[in-house]
Amino acid sequence: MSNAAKNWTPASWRNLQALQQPSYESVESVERVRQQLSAYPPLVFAQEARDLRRQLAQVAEGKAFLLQGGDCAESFADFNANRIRDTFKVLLQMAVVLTFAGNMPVVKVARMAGQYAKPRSADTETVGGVELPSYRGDIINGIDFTAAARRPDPERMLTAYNQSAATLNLLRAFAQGGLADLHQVHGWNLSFLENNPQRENYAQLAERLQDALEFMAVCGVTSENTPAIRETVLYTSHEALLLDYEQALTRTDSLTGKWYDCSAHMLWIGERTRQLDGAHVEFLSGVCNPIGVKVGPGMQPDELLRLIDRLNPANEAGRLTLITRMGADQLGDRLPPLVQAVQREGRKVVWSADPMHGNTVKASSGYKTRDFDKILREIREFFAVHRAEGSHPGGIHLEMTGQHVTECTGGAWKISEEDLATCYETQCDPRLNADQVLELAFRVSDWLRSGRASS
Ligand SMILES: O=C[C@H](O)[C@H](O)COP(=O)(O)O
Ligand SMILES: C=C(OP(=O)(O)O)C(=O)O
Ligand SMILES: [Mn+2]
Repeated sequence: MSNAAKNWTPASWRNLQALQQPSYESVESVERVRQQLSAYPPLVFAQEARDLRRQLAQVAEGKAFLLQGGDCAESFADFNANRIRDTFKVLLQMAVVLTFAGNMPVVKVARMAGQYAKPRSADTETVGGVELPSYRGDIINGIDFTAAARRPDPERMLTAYNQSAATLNLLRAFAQGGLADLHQVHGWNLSFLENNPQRENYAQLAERLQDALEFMAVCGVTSENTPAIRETVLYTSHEALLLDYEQALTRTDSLTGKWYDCSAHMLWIGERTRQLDGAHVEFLSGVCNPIGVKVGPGMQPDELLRLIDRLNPANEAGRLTLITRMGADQLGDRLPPLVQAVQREGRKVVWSADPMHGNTVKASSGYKTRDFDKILREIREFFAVHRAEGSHPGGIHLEMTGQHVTECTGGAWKISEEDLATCYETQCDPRLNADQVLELAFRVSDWLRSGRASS
């Protein structure tokens, strides 16, 4: 499972150009924070990252489906148990729908417990004639539009570490402590889904699940004797953008002697930092976690193959997930040549669809938004292309929340551009709300099950 070139070290990225990094005022304070973080315990255990790799290998082979989702950017200010619980629940509800209705095991990966660094299109933001550095995520600077808040502060890396640790702790407790017991799904339906337009669909599915559980209980398979019914595993992930932080959390695994970035189970490289000769590709090429790379509409087949070979030279299934984010209008043209090249060259990858980042628009009110129908259309076309090419549409990657926000237009509640102001809370990009993601899960499960993408 080694991916590292001979001269790779956790610091070798420093010899290359690292885009989207903050300009800290004091090099000494960054170094001090880095030293401190390097001495802290890892957030995840390498063996867990290997387990996820094995499960992603099943996805690459067409035997499972990847569900990855969470906030665009986690927030220091909105850090509380209810938010973590609600995102956890909605991810699990989606997973139940996809597993049961889609008839496919679902690998669950949260964009949580570390998703704090944001790449930005512009370095500065101007409001009322005042120009300040852009907000780059809470691990780097503050969201308030003041010069003090926007100054990059390395101490924020310590807060991000602590908040990630607390979030992960609660996620593990929810996953193993009973909240994820399949018998609970019925209860969630009653309280959490009040007013949800998918309530009826979900209630029917929960009834069928209940029947299945009762049948299994009669056969002697219960929560008490079967962890698979009582517990779940939710892995964590984030964009490996802030390399000082990622380097500090990179450790050798005592069991295998290999390097792992222990800030999360899975890390990905963003669309803006995936240059073949860049620092981010160098850094992630050497850690043994499962990794992802975003693939935008400008990616060429040759470039993709070179990137795959750089990041997964041993061509191991489960190591690399290609997260396409082309936009609903472009995917039908851009994706087929990439899938054909990967198929022709026999590269083993997971293909996942991010239907969010290629479909962002600015509403007349100024809010960034994304339309539910366009999001669905990108996923539907993603399925159609993969089916046509004989390749597995392996997963979806969503910006979503368990809160009832109004950030993306459309869905069963028909959120309009005028409604966006009602509850627009995101730190960066617009997220699907709890109702919208559940509706989406039902649609995707139909496509998964039918093997067709015609509706
Ligand atoms: O989450 C992704 C990026 O950080 C985000 O889409 C960038 O948004 P911007 O174009 O407003 O900078
Ligand atoms: C920055 C992101 O996406 P991309 O790199 O695809 O723009 C993201 O996933 O938040
Ligand atoms: Mn985003």
